[in-house]
Amino acid sequence: MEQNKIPQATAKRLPLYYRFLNNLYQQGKKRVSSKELSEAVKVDSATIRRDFSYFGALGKKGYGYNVEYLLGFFRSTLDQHEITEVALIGVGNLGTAFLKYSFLKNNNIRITKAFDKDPNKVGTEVEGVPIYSIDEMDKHLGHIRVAILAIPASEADAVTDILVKHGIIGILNFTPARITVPKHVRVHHIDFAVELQALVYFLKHYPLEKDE
Ligand SMILES: NC(=O)c1ccc[n+]([C@@H]2O[C@H](COP(=O)([O-])OP(=O)(O)OC[C@H]3O[C@@H](n4cnc5c(N)ncnc54)[C@H](O)[C@@H]3O)[C@@H](O)[C@H]2O)c1
Repeated sequence: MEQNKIPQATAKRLPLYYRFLNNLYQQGKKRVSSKELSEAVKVDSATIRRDFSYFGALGKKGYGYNVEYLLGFFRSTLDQHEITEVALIGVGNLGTAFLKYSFLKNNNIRITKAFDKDPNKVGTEVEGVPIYSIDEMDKHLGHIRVAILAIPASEADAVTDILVKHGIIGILNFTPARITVPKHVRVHHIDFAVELQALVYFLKHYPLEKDE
């Protein structure tokens, strides 16, 4: 399948669909209607049908979608049949919380190595994940290509350079810094403060109506 033909907005919703279908599958459900799917993932059914249409027609009128088939389909599309290892950079408040959150539950992405510069943390483990020195990335990063950045903003540029030098091509950036990377590196920024501000703005300027 040519993944690059899927619109980015669709690609971003795939993990949502995957998580819900996986739950249904665990509960032994055989099929799901687009209405159920739509209510659960809070995406309107027209969008769901359009998203799914990029992969060929997967549902049948009056039957809905076959959960097992769809799950298998998304698993291979999202590369869930193989484990993706991720490195965590910065084992502070936020980084420790990530290590304590079980990524294992519903998908195959795992933080397997962490890096920090604090000598008190280097050489220890959190939830079984070893913490290495950022200065020894060449020895320990291995084949990992994705990193989570959870260090102070002031360190973000210098550390990003180190990551890129060691072959990282995907960065989930939790620092408020807008890092500069070469073209082949994809950065996704996550900022709780910005998201909260946006939510409050929307509540004020675009209040939703209550159900009857
Ligand atoms: N995106 C969000 O919504 C959100 C929420 C909370 C915090 N943050 C941001 O996440 C980052 C981490 O926050 P925190 O509260 O966990 O901070 P923290 O001070 O508790 O932890 C930072 C960790 O990074 C390590 N570190 C510092 N410089 C380093 C370097 N050059 N190489 C490797 N490790 C280094 C420190 O030793 C420490 O363990 C900050 O940039 C903060 O602003 C973002």
